[in-house]
Amino acid sequence: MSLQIQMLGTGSAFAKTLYNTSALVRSTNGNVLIDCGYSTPKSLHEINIQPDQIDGIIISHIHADHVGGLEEMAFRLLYEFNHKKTKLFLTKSIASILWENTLKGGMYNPSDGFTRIEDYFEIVLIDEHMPTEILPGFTVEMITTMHIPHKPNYSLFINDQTFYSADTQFNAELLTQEVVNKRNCHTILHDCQLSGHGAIHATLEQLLTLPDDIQERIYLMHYGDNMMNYIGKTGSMRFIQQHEVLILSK
Ligand SMILES: Nc1ccn([C@@H]2O[C@@H]3COP(=O)(O)O[C@H]3[C@H]2O)c(=O)n1
Ligand SMILES: [Zn+2]
Ligand SMILES: [Zn+2]
Repeated sequence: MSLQIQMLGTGSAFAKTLYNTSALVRSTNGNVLIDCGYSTPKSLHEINIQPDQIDGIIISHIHADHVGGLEEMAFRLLYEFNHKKTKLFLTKSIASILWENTLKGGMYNPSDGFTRIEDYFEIVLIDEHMPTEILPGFTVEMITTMHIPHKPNYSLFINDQTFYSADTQFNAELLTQEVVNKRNCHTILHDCQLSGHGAIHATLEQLLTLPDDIQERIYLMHYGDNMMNYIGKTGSMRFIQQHEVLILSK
């Protein structure tokens, strides 16, 4: 079974010319989103994918550039697609805050009987650090990574071959020991803050300290509008572009 990942956006939270960093995992067995930021529905529209063609959505953390499109997805599935419920793959930590802290404000509607996240989505809880089959041939392991202290945040292993960092602080030991030495992931999609000190994201400067054989596996995402100024300055790493497709398995 072939598995592809298509970047729906590659922008940082404040990018104005790039969609939010999110991805569409495409296979013959279905389509699954990794994150759904506020500009993700527009990006999906541009590639002619309708909400009812999305079989599930995995959420890494609850910043708006990763979950801000869920309300639109839910309302369109409800009002335009006959109340089709798509699956929402969440860890318990994310499930306990996503509705109360983020979605409830716009989606709580007791007069029509919509008072819980389950009224809009089919919730599938997944355990941290446990490989979980999302679709036949597409397994995800969500591992805890550090982004904002005291807030749940996850990076993903896809089929134990691809690492998708979501938003994380730089962690050389994780990348070196776990991602490359132990699992030998051939593809690494990593967030990248192009300038500044990088309190909550990996910076380009930090990623450039990795050995060449690791850099060669890295595609940079979650970058700012000024990405063009950094072409040729990313060592053996390269920028992945909006709507670019990577074939993960044939
Ligand atoms: N301590 C923080 C917290 C947030 N931020 C900015 O807010 C954005 C939220 O989405 P993000 O993609 O995680 O990127 C964050 C920073 O740009 C930041 O720069 N420092
Ligand atoms: Zn982000
Ligand atoms: Zn974030």
